Order: sequence, then structure tokens, then C-alpha cells
Amino acid sequence: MELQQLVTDVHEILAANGDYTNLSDAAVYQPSIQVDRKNVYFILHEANGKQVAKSLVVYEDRAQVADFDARESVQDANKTLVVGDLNETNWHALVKRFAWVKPTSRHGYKYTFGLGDRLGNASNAHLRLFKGRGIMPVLAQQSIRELLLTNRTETDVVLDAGWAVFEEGYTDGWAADGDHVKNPHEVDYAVKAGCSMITLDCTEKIHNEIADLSDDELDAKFNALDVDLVKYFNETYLDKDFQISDQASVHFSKKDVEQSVLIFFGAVEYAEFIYHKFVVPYNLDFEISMDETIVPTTPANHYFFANELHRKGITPETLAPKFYGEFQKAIDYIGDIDRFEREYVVHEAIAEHFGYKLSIHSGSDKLSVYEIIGRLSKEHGWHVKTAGTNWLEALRVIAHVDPKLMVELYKFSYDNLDDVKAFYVFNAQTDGTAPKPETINTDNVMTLLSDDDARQVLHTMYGSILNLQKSYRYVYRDRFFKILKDHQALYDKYLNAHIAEHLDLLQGLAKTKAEVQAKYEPTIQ
Ligand SMILES: O=C(O)[C@@H](O)[C@H](O)[C@H](O)C(=O)CO
Repeated sequence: MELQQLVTDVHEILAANGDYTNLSDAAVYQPSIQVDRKNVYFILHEANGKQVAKSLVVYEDRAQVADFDARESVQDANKTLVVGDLNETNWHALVKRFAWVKPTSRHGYKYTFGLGDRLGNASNAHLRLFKGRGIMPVLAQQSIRELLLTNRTETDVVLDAGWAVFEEGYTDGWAADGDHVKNPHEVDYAVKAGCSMITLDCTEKIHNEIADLSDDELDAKFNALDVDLVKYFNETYLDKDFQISDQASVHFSKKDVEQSVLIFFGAVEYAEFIYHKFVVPYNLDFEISMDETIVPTTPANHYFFANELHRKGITPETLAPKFYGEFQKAIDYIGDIDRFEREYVVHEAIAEHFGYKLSIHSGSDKLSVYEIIGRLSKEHGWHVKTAGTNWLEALRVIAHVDPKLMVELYKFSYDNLDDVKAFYVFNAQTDGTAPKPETINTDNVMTLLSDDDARQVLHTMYGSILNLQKSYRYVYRDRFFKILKDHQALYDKYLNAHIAEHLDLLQGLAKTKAEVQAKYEPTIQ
């Protein structure tokens, strides 16, 4: 783009007095335009084959503009216009000028939604869907596991999301979640990369093996604790009933007390350690997760955990119990929905009593329980986390554009599923009911995206697909990303239709899974 044309664009923007609907240069991406006094900022979209080349354009006083890493520049009276890349230096320079470009705490936002983007190009679509929806997007949300499997850094994740925020002019607030961090160096890494929130995964501090002890073994182990601890726990909880709300109460039997202490108290102490070492000093938005443990979090366990945190003066922003039933990757809820609702009432009451919101992990595709969650948490708020479902919508693009490649990706994933045994646990891994690759062809490949077992296979094999190399060359990664970027509009459409199904149910705009599928599924065929 000619620099003089950009100077003309700037003058037209300054003269437009905020009405940018009829700018003469279509390359100026209108949602990104920011005017601060006589300074102008925007993203330039230039066609690059089927893709869009993006540049930052800044028009500022000469002294200020030195903050930016300029590829080229031109003087205009006492101003300088620079053109630069969407890189780390330029993002931080924008953050100095516009606070909303930086991630912030979810505190004060009633409804918040995690939009984990394993590829780094879903956030623009997500933001266009979330604008005006009344839900705060946690755009940057990748677990350490996802970072390892995708060879991305936390900084990559924050920047990919942060540039989308500026580009879409999303000024309502967004968050960056250092997800499933388990130890001080992972927490420190997430904080220093600019995450506004951490999700402390307590899995390794939760003693699932206790659940297998006999009553006598449990009793012996509990009574082997320091006498003052045994005394405190028994006096505080044993045979006690806690009326939490009109609808919810929790009773502690001897077994409830002993299991809650021996399974969870170590995690309470660890959360306290991380809280004082990081959450307070860095003023972090704090989530505690126990959703990936083997033992479900009973209401008694949850009350115990929350009460012990409260006794230590700790109130997280959100807490993720492991609910009754199964929240497996990429598929709907598995379990007795009535029992889920009965127990959810108690979990929600506990969260309200102690002043935090429930967090729903593996929140993708749980269309059968969103109405319950949205209804029961409507007054107090909810946090729902998705990630892999956005990856699956990228695969839907591949299946639509290059069915032959998708057949190959599925066969590779099916044949190498052991790659993810150490990372994920799901039914399709064990029960062998996923479609056999020999039954999949270019005519039926799209059906993989609606088959539960195939979805789980594809949902978890993202790292293996993206990183497979032969003779030092990526087998799939380059082809994958070229197709996706050549068809960004199709990806955006798929993403928004699929996530809208989630939001409509959570926000009570629809009551059933069938309703939202009838509304949105036809748009993604
Ligand atoms: O796959 C992952 O590691 C993450 O997406 C993680 O599961 C995340 O916390 C989540 O629950 C998203 O649904």
C-alpha cells in the first residue's frame, strides 16, 4: 500500500468524526479504527491470494511513534505515519495507549466463557459473536498440555488473542487464562507471559487412592494425622449438617470427613501456597480446578474444600469441581441428567455461599446440560470452558475443502491414538467403537464431525497431526494451515454457529439441544 494513500486514509478518518461506514479505502479494517485526539490507529487488510495480509498503521506525533516497530514510515507535517507488523513490540505499544487491549480479570463479569484456540486464528470470529452478548470472552486459554502438543508458547497465545481484540475493536474486556498450571514454574510462566488469570490444576495434590480404602483403613489413616488436626476436623464437620440455601444442605458422615480431609486437604494447602506466592502479589484472577481427578467431587468434598479455603481467607474467582457424570472431550454430557441437576443445585449453592462461581471444564458440546447450568447459575453467574471444539471446527473446514486430506488425518489419528494416552482420558480411546478408517471415504468424511467417538479421536490428536514430520518436513501442518487460512471465512462461520449453540442454551435463548441444532446445524453443512 502506498504510504501517501495511508496518509489520505488518516485524514479521511479524522474528518469522519467517528462515522467510518463509507471510507473510500476498503483496505482499512473499519472495526479496528481508533482515534485519540489527532492520533489514528488501524489495521490494514490487503489481499494476498486467498488470504489477507495484515499490517498495523499508526499516525502519531514523531516523539511518541518511536514506541512502534515500523516497517516503513512517512512524515506528515508534525506527525509520523508508520506501518508495522502485528508483533509483540507493536502490541505492547498499543497496550500503553489502550488499556482494553490487555487481558483483565473476570471479576465483576457475571458470565464468562473460555474459548481456547489451539491454532491462533479463531479469536476474531469469537469476538464478532461475543460483541454485545453480555459474556466476557476468555480468548486466551491454553493448558500447558496444549502448549506442549502444539509447540506454542503462552506469549503466542496471548498475542494471537490480543491482536484480535485490537483488530475487532473489542473494548468490553477479555481475559487470558494460564490454564491447568500445576506448579510454581508453570504459574510463573503464565503470569510473566501476561495471563490475567490462572487455573490451578490440583490433580497431583488430590489423593484419589483414598477413595479405594476400606472404612477401617480410612479410619486408621485419618487418625494417624496430628491429633490437633483430627480434633479440629471432627469438631468442625463430623455428623454436622450445613444448610447452605433453602434448597441445599450438606451432611458430613464420618466417611465424608475422613475422605474429604485425606483426598483434598493437601490440595487446599497447595492452593494456599500458590495464592500467597502468585495470586496476591500479581493480583491474579484465580481459578482452582479439580475436574480432571478420578474421584468425583461430592457436595461434601466441595463444601469442605471451600470452607477450608474460606478459613484461610481465600476466595477464588471460580472453582471447577468434578461433577457427577462425565464431561469428556468433544461430546455431550454422559450421565443421569436429573442426578446432575440435583447435585448441581448443591454445588451452585456452595459456590454462592462462599462467593465464587462454578467453572465448567471440558465445556465443549455439553448441550444437554447447558440449560440446567444457565438456569441454576443465572443469578450468580457461570464460567464455561471450551477449546477442542474450536479445533474440530477447523477440521470441519479441512473436511469440506479437502476431503481426501481429512480421510488421511482421521486414519493417522485412529492408528496413533496411543500418542495421547498420557494426556487425555476418553471413551473412544478404550471402547474401540470409533469408525474404522477403512469405512471412511471422501463421500462420508464429514460424518466424522458428528460421530462422538470420531470427534474424541480427532479432538485429542491435534498435536500429533500438527507436528508429524517425515524427512524433516511437516506431513500435515503446512497444508492444514494453508487450507484454513485460505478459507478463514468458512472457519469463522463454522466457529460462530457452533459456539452460538452453546451460548443460546446457557443464556436461556433456547431450551433444548434439538432447538439449537435445528437453528444452527443447517448453516454449517
Ligand atoms: O485440552 C486441554 O488441555 C484444555 O482444553 C482443557 O481441557 C481446558 O481446561 C478445558 O476444559 C477446555 O474445554
